[in-house]
Amino acid sequence: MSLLVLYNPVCGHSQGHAIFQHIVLPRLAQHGHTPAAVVATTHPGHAGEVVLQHLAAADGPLTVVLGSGDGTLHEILAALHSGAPTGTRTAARLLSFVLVPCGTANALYHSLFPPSPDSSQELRDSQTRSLDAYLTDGPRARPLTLAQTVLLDGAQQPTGASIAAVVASTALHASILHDSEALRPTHPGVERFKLAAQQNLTRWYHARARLAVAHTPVPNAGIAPVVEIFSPAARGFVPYTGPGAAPDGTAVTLDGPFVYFLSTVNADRLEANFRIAPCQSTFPPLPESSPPTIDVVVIRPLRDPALLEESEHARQAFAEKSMAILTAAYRDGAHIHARYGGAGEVVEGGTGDVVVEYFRCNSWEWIPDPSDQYAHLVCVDGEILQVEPGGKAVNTALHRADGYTISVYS
Ligand SMILES: Nc1ncnc2c1ncn2[C@@H]1O[C@H](COP(=O)(O)OP(=O)(O)OP(=O)(O)O)[C@@H](O)[C@H]1O
Repeated sequence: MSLLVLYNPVCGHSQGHAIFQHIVLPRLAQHGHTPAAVVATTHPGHAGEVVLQHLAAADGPLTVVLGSGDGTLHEILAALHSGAPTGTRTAARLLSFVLVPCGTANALYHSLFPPSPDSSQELRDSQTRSLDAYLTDGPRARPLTLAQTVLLDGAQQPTGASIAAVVASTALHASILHDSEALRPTHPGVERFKLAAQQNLTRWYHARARLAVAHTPVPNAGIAPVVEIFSPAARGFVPYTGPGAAPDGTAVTLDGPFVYFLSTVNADRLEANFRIAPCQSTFPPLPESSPPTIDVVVIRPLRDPALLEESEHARQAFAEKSMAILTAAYRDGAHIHARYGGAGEVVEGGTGDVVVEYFRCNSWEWIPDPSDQYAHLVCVDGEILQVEPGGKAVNTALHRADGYTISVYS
């Protein structure tokens, strides 16, 4: 097994170099691991180039000790996605990551090692838990689900593609990631996401979404292949039978406008405490033998019984509710229990309609209204893509992509 050490020295609070020199490299040496190379990235895109070079230099599995945030991991996956052809290889090649969180949000690391209220502060702050897992003989690397996004134009021709290990989104989250990049120099921490959220909270996004499951029933999977929704009353997923559901349950059409449309694979949180997709850990997706799934978190303002139609007043009124709902995600994912009271007030409990629609499916499509420029933004692990007017984005969960199985030590 070949070992590469790679870190981004400028992400997050620019601590990568110190962490690797003082902690990671000494620990690897202590355990007798000699990397083929130790590389600090020098420019955007560099991480992907380095991993492609190492994969080309030797066949067989490769382990990368990666000091970065989610964006650098994404760059590597994107490089594989657009990289060299995988030739005649029939078995997927193994690429495993040991994650050392040096970035801003570190969503995947914090999802793998969530801060538990019972754990010590030292454990909560630890940046070496994936490294510890790698250096001990016990746990093996766990395979990641990947989410491929393809952009199609109005003639159904591909105009772009990317791949996520954490998040693919449109609407508010895509706008936040789009705008927060400009705030990076002044706000290197997660507060830049909150600032960008405030800038975008009153916007509604005009689009139609379609969620779907793979049609083929899975032998012995024990579940019917239908789009599911989280039910606070059932305290679990149930088949979605609401407006827009296809008669056989395999697809759901959601009409806008939307405030929020975000999907995750592997991750139940986007920051240490922002647990936006809690079912990823509370009800983990079925193992690798089943079709890979995506969790989709949706907020559609016109489901609010207090709002009859879109207006400036309605957008302002709903912005306060959006803020309250998203803030509840910091309370261990409590937002998925929020419901509407009779006058449209947001309550936890009761029997009203859920405020957040939380779906589980295998793929989604996002078809923006051509007149809404902001609805054309798509975020894939922080990379911002743009749907062409008249086009759409299609996101599909995969167990492996481009001839690689991607794993992380946890
Ligand atoms: N030497 C470098 N100089 C400037 N930018 C770099 C360099 N090396 C890598 N980068 C860029 O840094 C960006 C930020 O890295 P990354 O996304 O991993 O961290 P982050 O944004 O701080 O954390 P997170 O994605 O977890 O919020 C990447 O998009 C990458 O292209």
